[in-house]
Amino acid sequence: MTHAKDPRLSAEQLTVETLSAVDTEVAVLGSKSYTNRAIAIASLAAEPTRVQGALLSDDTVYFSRGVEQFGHVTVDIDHETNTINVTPTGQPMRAPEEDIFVGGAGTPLRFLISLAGLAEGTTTITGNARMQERPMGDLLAALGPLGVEALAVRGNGSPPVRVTGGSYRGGATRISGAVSSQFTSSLLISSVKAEQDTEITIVDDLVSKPYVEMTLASLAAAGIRVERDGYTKFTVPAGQSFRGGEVVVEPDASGMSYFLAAAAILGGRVTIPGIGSGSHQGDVGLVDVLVRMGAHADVTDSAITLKGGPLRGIDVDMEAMPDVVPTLAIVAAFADGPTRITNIASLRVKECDRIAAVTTELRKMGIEVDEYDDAMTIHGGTPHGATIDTYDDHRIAMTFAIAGLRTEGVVIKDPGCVAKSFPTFWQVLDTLREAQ
Ligand SMILES: O=C(O)C1=C[C@@H](OP(=O)(O)O)[C@@H](O)[C@H](O)C1
Ligand SMILES: C=C(OP(=O)(O)O)C(=O)O
Repeated sequence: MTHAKDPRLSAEQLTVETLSAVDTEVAVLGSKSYTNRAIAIASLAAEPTRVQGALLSDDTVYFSRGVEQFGHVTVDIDHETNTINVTPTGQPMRAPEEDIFVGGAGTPLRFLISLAGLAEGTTTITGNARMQERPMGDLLAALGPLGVEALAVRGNGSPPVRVTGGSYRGGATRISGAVSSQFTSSLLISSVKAEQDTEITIVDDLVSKPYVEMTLASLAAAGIRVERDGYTKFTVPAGQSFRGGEVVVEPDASGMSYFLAAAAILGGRVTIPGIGSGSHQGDVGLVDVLVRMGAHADVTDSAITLKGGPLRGIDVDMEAMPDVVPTLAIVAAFADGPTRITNIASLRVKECDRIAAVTTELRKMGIEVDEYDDAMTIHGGTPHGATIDTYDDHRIAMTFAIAGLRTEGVVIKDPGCVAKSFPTFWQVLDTLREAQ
């Protein structure tokens, strides 16, 4: 599925051309996570919602089509204006006869599992081959005590999953925080429509905490109150109504990371307008990490500017920002000394095993990497060109494209996989070249 008329999205491979220092402003597409939250929340509102600045990409289009299959809303996507309009049809939520297919969209699949708990009947949700390996078991188990029967069809905790809804009672449940924060976010959103109050106890330390903050911020913006005890217990009072209306999505911090990395390794400066110090997106934290490595930053409430400088390796815990670990790894490959990236076990269950992928591909470029179960150490040096396998993983493609701006001979296989979260990535990368 592609949305932009960029022939590179269907190319077998693409050679990245090198650049010298950059000095430009880059317009990044809307946040994937906020767009997904807006779609889920809008689908439960009694009034229409207009989501502006939305990310229109494979993931958000799959999610929109998936939500529509319940029959209670229509979701119109306007590619000209980057707007998603969600309108109630007046019909109740009903399990669709056809399976819901979401490709490789993890967050949408996890959100749809709990949403299906609100739909009368049995919904089957599935995705592509990698999606059928990604973990859902904790979420399926947590729905049981709330009155929703949810199971993995093959009994392996992964999609396809079958959810029998219509009796989302609420009450008390427990969920592990160790594998994915998306389980907690999913429960928080759908439990608003449970018959009774829902108390969600998080067992094990919660990973990717900023994403739960984003969920709570999106819920609050829709008029929903959630009580909390840190990251250990959330109570969602029943009987609340989601507000519709206008939602404005800020630029995507993970998408931004590639252009900050470009400034860090090429020198010069890149400014990203529309996102700043007030953002709840955890991936904005990469700015501080790059500053610790030697870059300079100017963060206001409406823009982020990153300026390159001599880079040195650091030790950094990246549990709160898993999606920008590949980006950081690339910057580390050009830094002086080792960079130890810790607490990143969740990377092994993303679109690919990202610890293994980054290790393998950086080694191809002549960079020494020590790989651990939940960490990696990148020994900075002078990477050389290589043909990069991207494992159908948008972040591996975008990350190594940035290395190719500095290193001759970087060839990215399957450049179209960026369409998962950033279908205009190659066009936006062109704007760096045009600005030289
Ligand atoms: O809730 C979200 O929007 C997301 C949560 C994160 O997943 P985990 O909580 O599984 O780390 C992140 O990797 C993903 O891209 C988006
Ligand atoms: C992990 C990601 O997405 P998801 O879990 O939503 O598939 C990502 O976009 O990097």
